[in-house]
Amino acid sequence: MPKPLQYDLIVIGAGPGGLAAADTAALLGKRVALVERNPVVGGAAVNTGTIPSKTLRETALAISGAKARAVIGLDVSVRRQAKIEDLMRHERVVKASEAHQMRTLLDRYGVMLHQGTGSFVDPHTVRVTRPSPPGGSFDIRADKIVIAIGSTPVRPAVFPFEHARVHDSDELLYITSIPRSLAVIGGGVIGSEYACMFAALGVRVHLIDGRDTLLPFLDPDLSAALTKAMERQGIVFHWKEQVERCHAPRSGEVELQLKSGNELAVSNVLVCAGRTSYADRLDPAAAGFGLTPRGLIPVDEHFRTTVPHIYAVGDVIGFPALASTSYEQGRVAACHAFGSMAKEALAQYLPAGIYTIPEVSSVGLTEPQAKEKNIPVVIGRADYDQNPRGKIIGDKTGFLKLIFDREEMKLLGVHVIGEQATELIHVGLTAMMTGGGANLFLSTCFNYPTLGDLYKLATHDAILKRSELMGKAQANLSRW
Ligand SMILES: Cc1cc2nc3c(=O)[nH]c(=O)nc-3n(C[C@H](O)[C@H](O)[C@H](O)COP(=O)(O)OP(=O)(O)OC[C@H]3O[C@@H](n4cnc5c(N)ncnc54)[C@H](O)[C@@H]3O)c2cc1C
Ligand SMILES: NC(=O)c1ccc[n+]([C@@H]2O[C@H](COP(=O)([O-])OP(=O)(O)OC[C@H]3O[C@@H](n4cnc5c(N)ncnc54)[C@H](O)[C@@H]3O)[C@@H](O)[C@H]2O)c1
Repeated sequence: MPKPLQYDLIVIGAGPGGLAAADTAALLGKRVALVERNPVVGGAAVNTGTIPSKTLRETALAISGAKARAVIGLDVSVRRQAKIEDLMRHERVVKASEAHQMRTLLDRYGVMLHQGTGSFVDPHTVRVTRPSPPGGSFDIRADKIVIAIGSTPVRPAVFPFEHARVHDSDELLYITSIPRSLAVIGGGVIGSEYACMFAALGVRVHLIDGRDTLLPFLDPDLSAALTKAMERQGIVFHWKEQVERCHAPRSGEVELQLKSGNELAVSNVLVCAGRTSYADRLDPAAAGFGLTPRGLIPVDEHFRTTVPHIYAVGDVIGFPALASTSYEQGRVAACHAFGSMAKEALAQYLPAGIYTIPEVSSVGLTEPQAKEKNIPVVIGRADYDQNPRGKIIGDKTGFLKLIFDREEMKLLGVHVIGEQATELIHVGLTAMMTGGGANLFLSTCFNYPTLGDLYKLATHDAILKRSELMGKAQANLSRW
C-alpha cells in the first residue's frame, strides 16, 4: 500500500455532524479529509430524513388544499387526482439542490472528499474501502479524527421489509404509488410526522404505539392538542399495542395481528420504531475506545471519546439525535480539536421542532418539569385565533404557551403548536438565551399583524394570572 496521506483532521461521515466539523476545521485553516460511503453528501438529513420528510409535508399540504380551505372555506384539494410523481417531484429537486450546495461548499473550503467506507486501522489511521467498481482500499492518517456516521432505522424482526409495501422511513421515499391505507408503527417523531402527511393526502392512517401518549416529552397541553388535531384529520390511534404478526401477501392487503387481539388490514405499512447506529463496524477496538450497550459512542462535554484526539458527534452519540444539534456538535468538536474558542460549547437551550400537521415546537421547561423542580411558575397563553395574523391564516387551534418563573418573570419555557411554530419558537428561544422574560416582550415592538405579537399577548395573560395568584398589591410591588 502507498504511504498514507496525512491530514490535520479526518472526518468519517458527511451528514450534518461531519459536514459541520469538516467545514469548521477548514475555516480554521486545517487540512481536512472527509470520508463518506455514499456518492452524495448530506447524510440522513439531506437524503433520507429531515429534508425529504419536510419537503413531502409541504407538498402534501399543497395537494390537500388545507390552507385554501382554512382561508376561503372551499375544498380546492387535488388529492384525488394526485399521483406519486406529484408527491415526490419537489422532494427530489430540494434534496438534490441541498446536496449540491453542500458539496460545492466543501470544494470552496478545500475539504478533500474521499468516497468510501471508513474504519479504524489504529488510533490515527483510517482505512477507506472504496465501493466497487473500482473497489480496493487506501489508508489516510490524521492528528485528530471526528466520527459522524449517524444512524439507520431499527427493523423489528416481525416485519417482512423485503415486501414492496412494508417500509422503513428510508424505503418510504421510493414507494411507487400513494397508499390507499397505511399502518404507521411507532408514534415517535418520525411516525407522527409521516402519519400527518399521509392523512393530509386523504390516506386512511392507523398509528400503532406501545405507549399510551403521543410524544410524551412534550408539554402535556401540546401533546393533547396535537392528538386531537390528528384525530380530527382521521388518524386512528392504537395505544399500548404491538404488532405480533405481519402477513404480507404478494397482492392484496397486508394483515396485522395486534397484541390486543385486534386485526388490521392496510395497503402499506411504515415502521418508525427508532434508529440505531453501527459504530461497531468502524472497528472501535483498533482505535482504543468502547461502545455503550446500545452501540453508541460515549463522549465528554467537548464530544471527545475516551481516546482524547478522537471525537464523535451526531446520532452516533445518541440523544438528542437531531440535525440541528448534530451541526452544532460538529462545530464544537472541531473548535475544541484545534484550540479555537469560536464555539466552546453547545447552546444551553436546544429547541425541538416537530413537523406534524399542525407543527409543534418547544424549548426549555414544560409545566410538569417546573413543578418537579419546585419552581413557582406562571403560565401565559395566547391562542392564534385571538391574534389578527392567526385569524388571517385561519389557524383556529394554534397557541403559544409561555412559562415564566413567578418571582422574576424570567422565561423558562416556550411551547407552540400551530402554523410556523418551528419559526415562532425562535423569538422565545433568543429571549431565553439572553436571560430575558416578560419585560423584554413588553418593551419589544412586534410587526403588526404577526404571530410574533402572540408573545406580547401571552405575557399580558401571564401578568394577569400572576396578579390573581399573588394578590394584586403584592404582584405590583414585586419586581420583574
Ligand atoms: C425521517 C426523518 C426525519 C427527520 N427530521 C428531522 C428534523 O425535522 N429536524 C432535525 O433536526 N432532525 C431530523 N431528523 C434527524 C436527523 O436527520 C439526524 O439527527 C441527523 O441527520 C444526524 O446527523 P449525523 O451527522 O449524525 O448523521 P447522518 O445524517 O446519519 O449522516 C451520517 C453519514 O455517515 C455516512 N457513513 C456511515 N458510516 C460510514 C462509514 N463507515 N464510512 C463513511 N461514511 C459513513 C452515511 O452514509 C451518512 O452520509 C430526522 C431523521 C429522519 C430519519
Ligand atoms: N422533527 C424532528 O426533530 C425529527 C423528525 C423525525 C425524526 N427525528 C429524530 O429521528 C429519531 C428517530 O425517530 P423515531 O420516531 O423513529 O423514533 P423514536 O424513538 O422517537 O420513536 C419510536 C416510537 O416507536 C414506538 N415503538 C418502538 N417499537 C415499537 C413496536 N414494535 N411497536 C409499537 N411501537 C413501537 C416507541 O414507543 C416510540 O414511541 C429521533 O431521535 C428523532 O429525534 C427528529
